[in-house]
Amino acid sequence: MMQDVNKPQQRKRKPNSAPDKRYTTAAPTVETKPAQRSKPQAAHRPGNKGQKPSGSFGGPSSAEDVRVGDRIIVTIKRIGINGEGVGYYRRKAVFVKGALPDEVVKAKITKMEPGYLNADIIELEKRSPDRRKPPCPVYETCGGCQLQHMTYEAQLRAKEELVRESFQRYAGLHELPMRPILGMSDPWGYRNKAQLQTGREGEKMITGLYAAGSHRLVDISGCAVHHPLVNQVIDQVKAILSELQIPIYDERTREGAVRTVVARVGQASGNVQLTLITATDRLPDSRRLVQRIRETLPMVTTIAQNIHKGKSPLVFGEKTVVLWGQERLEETLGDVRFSLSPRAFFQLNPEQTVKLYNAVQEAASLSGSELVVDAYCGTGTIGLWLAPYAREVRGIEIIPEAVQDARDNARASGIENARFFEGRAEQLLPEWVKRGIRPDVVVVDPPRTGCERPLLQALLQARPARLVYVSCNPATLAKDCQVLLSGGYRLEWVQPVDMFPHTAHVECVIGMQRIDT
Ligand SMILES: C[S@@+](CC[C@H](N)C(=O)[O-])C[C@H]1O[C@@H](n2cnc3c(N)ncnc32)[C@H](O)[C@@H]1O
Repeated sequence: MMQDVNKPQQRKRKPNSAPDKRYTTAAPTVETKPAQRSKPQAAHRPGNKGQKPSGSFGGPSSAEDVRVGDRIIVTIKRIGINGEGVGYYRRKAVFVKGALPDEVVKAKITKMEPGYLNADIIELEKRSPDRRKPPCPVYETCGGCQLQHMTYEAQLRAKEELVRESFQRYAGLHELPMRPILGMSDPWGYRNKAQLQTGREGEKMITGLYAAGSHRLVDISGCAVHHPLVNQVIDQVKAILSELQIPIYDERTREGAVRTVVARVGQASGNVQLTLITATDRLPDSRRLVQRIRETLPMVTTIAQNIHKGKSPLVFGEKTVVLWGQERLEETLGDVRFSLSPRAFFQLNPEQTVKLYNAVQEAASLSGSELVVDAYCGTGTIGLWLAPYAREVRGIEIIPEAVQDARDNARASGIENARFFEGRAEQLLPEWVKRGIRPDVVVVDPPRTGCERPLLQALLQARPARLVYVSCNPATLAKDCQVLLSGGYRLEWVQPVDMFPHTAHVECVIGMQRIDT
């Protein structure tokens, strides 16, 4: 079915011909823009009861009258947060995977929820000029990218629209001070790390990702968004594992050793850190394995084994052993040096990270006299980026290893005015404020769920002159922004950054200023 979508449209309905009786078309009046609907939030809250619709143009009288399996015609209005096309059927949002804005699709309902419908494309009635053949051969099955069927320019427009719409919907801001999204001039080969599960396709060993919503492994050799060196290392390691007949892990029988292959490239050096994650303490034939990798892949500077025996969904286990080479991979962003252990988190798109951090620096507007708090600091990257321009930086991070990495990274770059604290941002910041430690600038970069309420309250109590919010989820960003707007802050600007071209993700930096400073 999905292949049809990329073929040229075969059958067009003439403007005045009789409608296809198998399809139910929503009356044009109910396909209003989200901002005009009386209860727009319902579409985004699957658990909520949507407003009872009032369709009256013949056929079913409301969206409640259709069933799973029914065919409908939907005009797509925009791209949703997961990359699907979003249209409306009798005031109810319809999420159509693979559909693009302005397309008219014949679709079959696959799921009905109180606030929305899911539907699959059967045929394109009207095709978008932004539609293109996805360059990657496994795009339809892999699940890693969601927007390869769209030109890159259209992806950028859709992401800007997603941000604009989120601020309208969740912060009530209709005039958004948004800057044009920062995209990439070459949006391919940007991802510095691949983390692929091992498996078998018949006799052949494969490394890949699970297809979206399933447990079926899709071989993704030659992924177009991975850095070419990462692809080269993964392919060669796969060949060597097969050649030496090193047993790969079988989830069903719980036998075998190698479960995941991780390759990370240092963009500045071209060196690659290779980690084999095993379900066993011993990596069979490791001596010959190391020797063969060294012979064939001179760019590999670390060969490590990480042991993950349990069933936990986390990719890495607790213990890592370096089998050969350097303990850490050296990486540089701007003037800041990073020294990354195999488990350390690091941004996946270094080129765009520099643009993101430059936007953070601009929003922070530092003169050298400020105390900056980097809440949710991870391995300290943002704090270290800002430290040369501040009096002092204090980072807060919940994961102890990341805090250690942040301290090591500060040392590696010779930065002495940055300190990193282990703890919950929503606990530590209020404690500091009580003790009279008042930041001038606070940067928050929380997980997708946004900031915890107590942290937002602590920010309003601490009253820093400037707030910088970095977010990978425009919806939670806009909701938190509204709390800050009503607590005495002004939104200066919103800067979207395309950190992950061809996926539905969009990162944003917003700069906020206290009104009374
Ligand atoms: C989106 S990452 C940001 C990392 C970092 N700013 C960077 O650019 O690499 C969010 C970080 O917040 C941490 N985190 C999650 N909840 C936290 C909390 N309540 N307090 C402090 N850190 C938290 C996570 O472990 C993660 O490292």
